[in-house]
Amino acid sequence: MTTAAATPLPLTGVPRTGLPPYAVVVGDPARAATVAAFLEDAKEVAYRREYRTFTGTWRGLPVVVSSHGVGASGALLLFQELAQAGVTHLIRLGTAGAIRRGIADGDLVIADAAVRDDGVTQQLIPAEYPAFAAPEAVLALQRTARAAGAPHHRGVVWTRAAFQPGFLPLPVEAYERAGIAAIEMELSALYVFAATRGLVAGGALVVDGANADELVDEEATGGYDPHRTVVADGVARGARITLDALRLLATDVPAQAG
Ligand SMILES: O=P(O)(O)O[C@H]1O[C@H](CO)[C@@H](O)[C@H]1O
Ligand SMILES: O=c1cc[nH]c(=O)[nH]1
Repeated sequence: MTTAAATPLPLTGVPRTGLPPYAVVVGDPARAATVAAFLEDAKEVAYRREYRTFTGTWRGLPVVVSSHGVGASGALLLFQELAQAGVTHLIRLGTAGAIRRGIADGDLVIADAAVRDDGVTQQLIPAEYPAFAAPEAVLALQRTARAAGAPHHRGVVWTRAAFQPGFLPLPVEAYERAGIAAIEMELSALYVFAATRGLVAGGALVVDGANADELVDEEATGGYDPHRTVVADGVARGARITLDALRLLATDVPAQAG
């Protein structure tokens, strides 16, 4: 007979307790497997819906790797269950479209903060509340990206619920002029979630093209294609950088959580 304590958490299927405190979270379940392939003793511990979770060890540090799917609303459910199961440090290794000039495909954008256009956190806490990374996570990512010799940039990113525009105007031009680095769909929710619960969060985004808004004209652009070698190489580089950053957080920079 299954005891309540042995029952996995309902949405993601992760064990109720006992996950390592350090997690890499990614959008794509296939990317979770890609990152897990870098670990020693990688083990898939759950796969429900878009949520695929592995545990393993990176250079002596036990870690979790989980996917959260596309969109902040579903991603929050993963963050919630990971935290419930023992995770205190989360770095999102995502993909993003570049907005700021000088950021190339495959480069890493380390996000200091995110514009809260995620479509869900507005229902949780007033819009004036900021979405910011833990400074120690940003510095750890910057340090490991530098050490890896990886092209990287720091900046504010735009987390937007709508992948592509519809019939209403969006403030793309204003954000371009304001120097926003890149656009993606989940990071502001992670930052708000972590900051309001005393957890440590950061984000490293691999650029997979220009903001998808500019790719609406498929005939002119060839469409949106994140499945290129330059992106896969960026993800592989980003995975090591992210895992190394978690290791730094676990060793050099003492945990701030709690
Ligand atoms: O590649 P991931 O991590 O999913 O990140 C980006 O890619 C998806 C859009 O295609 C959104 O989830 C966006 O945030
Ligand atoms: O959310 C995303 C991800 C990649 N490119 C974009 O334009 N948006």
